[in-house]
Amino acid sequence: MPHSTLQQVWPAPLDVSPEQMALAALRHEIDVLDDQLLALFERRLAIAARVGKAKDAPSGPHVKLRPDREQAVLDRVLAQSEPDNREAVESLWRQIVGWGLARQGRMQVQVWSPVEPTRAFDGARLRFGAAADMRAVRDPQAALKWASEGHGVAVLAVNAGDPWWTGLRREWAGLSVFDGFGGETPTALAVGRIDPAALPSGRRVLVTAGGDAGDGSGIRRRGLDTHHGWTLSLTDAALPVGGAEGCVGAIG
Ligand SMILES: C=C(O[C@@H]1C=C(C(=O)O)C=C[C@H]1O)C(=O)O
Repeated sequence: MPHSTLQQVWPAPLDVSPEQMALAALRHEIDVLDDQLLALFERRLAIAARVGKAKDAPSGPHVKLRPDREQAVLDRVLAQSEPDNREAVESLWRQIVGWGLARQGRMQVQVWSPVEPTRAFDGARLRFGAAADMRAVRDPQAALKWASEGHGVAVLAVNAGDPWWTGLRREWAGLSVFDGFGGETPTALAVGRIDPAALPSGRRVLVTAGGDAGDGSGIRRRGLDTHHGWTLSLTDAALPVGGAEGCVGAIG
């Protein structure tokens, strides 16, 4: 049989080395996968838009973001992924979920981080993805007011010269901390008008009176910042958000 199928696809087979053939075959395989990924991604976007409409029904003045659901989505795919791929999978799924959320309204993020501006900004970008409309702001109090009105979320640095977090127990009781950036000891926290039922599980954020020595409650805490007898800290204790213990949110 003088003519193979390959000859029809690549007209001059004698000039093509086996290496080039192998490369072309691999690239073709990638094109086929891209077609499938695209079709799946577009289907996922359409479903996320429908979830958004379903969520409209009983909603109060909360942002659409559901940190608990995002945590479950991420945990599920990471548990199935190869260990070597986890970093890539996590960052890709953050993008995917960010665009899913954007189908329900583009996420607005205000970032205040005067000491290390790029650090908080980079953390927020990784967390919310390219879909988020992020801007750096100069006034943490104005960002909190804006977030409390449900316009978007604020990412605010701790230990940066403004103890904005003391207000989470008083004037900004409608806001919850729902994420932290900067590793085990976060250097910035994400705050928003999140449905309390949608907060992530895991470490709780506390604002308590009593300074570093603790308030006598016996709860193990890791301090993040102090100001005039108030302490911002993390705990593994499963405290209720908004309860008497001063829990102002959870960061997973
Ligand atoms: C799709 C939803 O809305 C948002 C988008 C998500 C996603 O794309 O997976 C997950 C949680 C929400 O922040 C949802 O609430 O399920």
